[in-house]
Amino acid sequence: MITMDDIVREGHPALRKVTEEVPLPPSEEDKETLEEMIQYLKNSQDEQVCNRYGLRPGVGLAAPQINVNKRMLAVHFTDMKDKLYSYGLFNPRIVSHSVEKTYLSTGEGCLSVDREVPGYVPRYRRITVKATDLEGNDVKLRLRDYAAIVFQHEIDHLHGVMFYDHIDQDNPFKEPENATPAD
Ligand SMILES: O=C(O)C[C@@H](Cc1ccccc1)[C@H](O)SCc1ccccc1
Ligand code: NI
Repeated sequence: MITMDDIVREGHPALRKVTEEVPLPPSEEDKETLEEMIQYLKNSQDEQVCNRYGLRPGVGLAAPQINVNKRMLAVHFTDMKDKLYSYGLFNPRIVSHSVEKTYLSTGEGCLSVDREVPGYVPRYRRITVKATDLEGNDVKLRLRDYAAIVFQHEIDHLHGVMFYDHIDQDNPFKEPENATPAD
């Protein structure tokens, strides 16, 4: 079971590495790791389990966050229209995106960052992601608004990028150009 003890924090070199592509079809070990990452998210959203194990709630988790240098991520959340997104993905990549941007007016946090980092994080408002799922199938996801933000946050982790890298240091709450808030 993944707990907070398994999640590396900022300053750990794993968070700044570009991850290695996962050889396909995925090995049993890689599938098991990805399933454990999804389970962490489910556990973190279950109040009893979350409190019992001192978990931080999360909607996404990328392999570098558990010190695994592999290009794989897990998401588990429902968007504002109650659509469930629950995926374990190997080798996800953004194949197209809108010019239009979005951001969360509350800013972003990160399970690997034990501090508040205030500011808007500009993201693409719409993205298309291609990947391989846990069953080894090719998936193509068209995502927008909050779902697009979550996936971009996790895909960033696979390239050694942290959310605060996107914040305008001179004016963190400067309205991003050509952007509409997702919340
Ligand atoms: O650290 C991570 O990668 C997980 C983040 C992902 C995330 C942060 C901000 C915006 C979108 C995705 C955690 O989910 S941060 C905690 C959290 C929990 C519930 C809802 C939003 C953020
Ligand atoms: Ni994060």
